[in-house]
Amino acid sequence: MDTLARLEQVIAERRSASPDSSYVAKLNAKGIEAVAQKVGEEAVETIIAALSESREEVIGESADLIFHLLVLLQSRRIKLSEVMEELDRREGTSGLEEKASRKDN
Ligand SMILES: N=c1c2ncn([C@@H]3O[C@H](COP(=O)(O)OP(=O)(O)OP(=O)(O)O)[C@@H](O)[C@H]3O)c2ncn1[C@@H]1O[C@H](COP(=O)(O)O)[C@@H](O)[C@H]1O
Repeated sequence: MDTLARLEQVIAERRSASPDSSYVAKLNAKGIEAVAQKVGEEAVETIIAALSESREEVIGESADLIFHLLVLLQSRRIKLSEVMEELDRREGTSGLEEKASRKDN
């Protein structure tokens, strides 16, 4: 099992833990708005790191962002495999074609 799949499983297990002992449980207890806000904050921190901080900072903020995105997906009951399937679907298609097909929809 790869890192993201393992992390997805850990996040699922920790949802029902005590908020006193688990960051995932504590964040989920605050509701999807708080989870979504956290994804936004981590995205901004990643952008700032990419523009003005060290490689290590960019790596750390990217890890925070990916982790919180997995928490968000789980709170919407979306499996990581569904996102991977969407990425697989796009494979071999130019990003520009993908953009054009989105405009058509
Ligand atoms: N990968 C992570 C992970 N990455 C980041 N974080 C937490 O995300 C938070 C990042 O938020 P910030 O940088 O904004 O720091 P903060 O000010 O402390 O955050 P807030 O108080 O605003 O929420 C920190 O509290 C980190 O500890 C994580 N917490 C948990 N995990 C994984 O999730 C597993 C389960 O964790 P628990 O639910 O705590 O058992 C762990 O074993 C890890 O594998």
